[in-house]
Amino acid sequence: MIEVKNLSKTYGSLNAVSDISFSLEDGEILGFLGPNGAGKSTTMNMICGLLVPDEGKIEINGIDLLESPKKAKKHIGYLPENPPLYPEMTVMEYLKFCCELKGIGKKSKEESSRVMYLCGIEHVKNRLIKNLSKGYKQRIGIAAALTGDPAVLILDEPTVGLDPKQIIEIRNMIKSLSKNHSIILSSHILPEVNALCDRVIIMNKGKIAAIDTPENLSTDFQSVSKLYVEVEGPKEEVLYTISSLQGILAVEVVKEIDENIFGYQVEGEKNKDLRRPLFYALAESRMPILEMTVKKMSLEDVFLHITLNENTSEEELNHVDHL
Ligand SMILES: Nc1ncnc2c1ncn2[C@@H]1O[C@H](COP(=O)(O)OP(=O)(O)OP(=O)(O)O)[C@@H](O)[C@H]1O
Repeated sequence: MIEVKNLSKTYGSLNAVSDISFSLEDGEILGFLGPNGAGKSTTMNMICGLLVPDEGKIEINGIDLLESPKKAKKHIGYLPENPPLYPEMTVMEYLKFCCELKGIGKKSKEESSRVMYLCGIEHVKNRLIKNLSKGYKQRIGIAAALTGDPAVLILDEPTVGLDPKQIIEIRNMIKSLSKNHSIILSSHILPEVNALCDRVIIMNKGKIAAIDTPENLSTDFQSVSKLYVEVEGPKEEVLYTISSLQGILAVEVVKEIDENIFGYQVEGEKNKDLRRPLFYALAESRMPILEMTVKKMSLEDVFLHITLNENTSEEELNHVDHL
């Protein structure tokens, strides 16, 4: 749906975006993550045709954005972080105005009704925008991006400033819109990206530091496999039994639950599944496992690993480790 090849943009001597390439597949939700100043907005602005790259190529639905900007831009709907709404207009007036800007002409009323239906805002169509909640304003911004039925939606921080109920509603809406649209979503809320996105791009200092599914990112950046187990039995014996197993790198008591029940953190070689050997060894010694959890790296851990390793001093890293 979108092909970005060797895209670069400088502001004076600053390389805001350096030689990045990626694609957006049909029906995919692609998350854009990165610390402030990583180059996310610059990249999104180039894809939306609002900023001209110094180098590189952007194809949208097979159309070269730089060669045929007007044609290519018809396939993109953009929700900026602060949608430019006109507070004195009613919802219907504003959406008809957006349709007219996109050259929809005679069918503007029909198209406005269609996008209002998709965003669940028909019942407020005659209300002034200024009197609506932030959640509704965000829906109007998304409805405006949907006018003209673009194949791609680019959503910049779509849930910022919303209350928890509104956040869930907007997330559900994004998920259902992905059935008919490919979506690029930038967000600082990592659990949101984890829950919504099929793939994630982590940008750092103008470059793509990682691109994969949230699941694969968690596995790839994990340097060891980790487990938490609660076992009933004499502590020293449990520690001995676990540490004697092949592939175990470390084991320590992290919780005292009862006189004879402790929680242990077990670390093993990367990509090694420790669950079965642990189960059999402890069962053989008649020390029952009462709970066992595989500890995975969260998207937040991966994000911090990538961005902090390159951006911060050893001292700051130690501080984060202890948070
Ligand atoms: N118009 C501009 N003129 C000069 N420098 C700019 C301009 N716009 C952005 N920059 C710089 O380019 C770099 C990338 O900025 P960009 O806004 O793309 O990052 P971002 O990842 O979107 O950050 P944020 O999450 O804070 O929005 C930053 O160092 C920023 O200060």
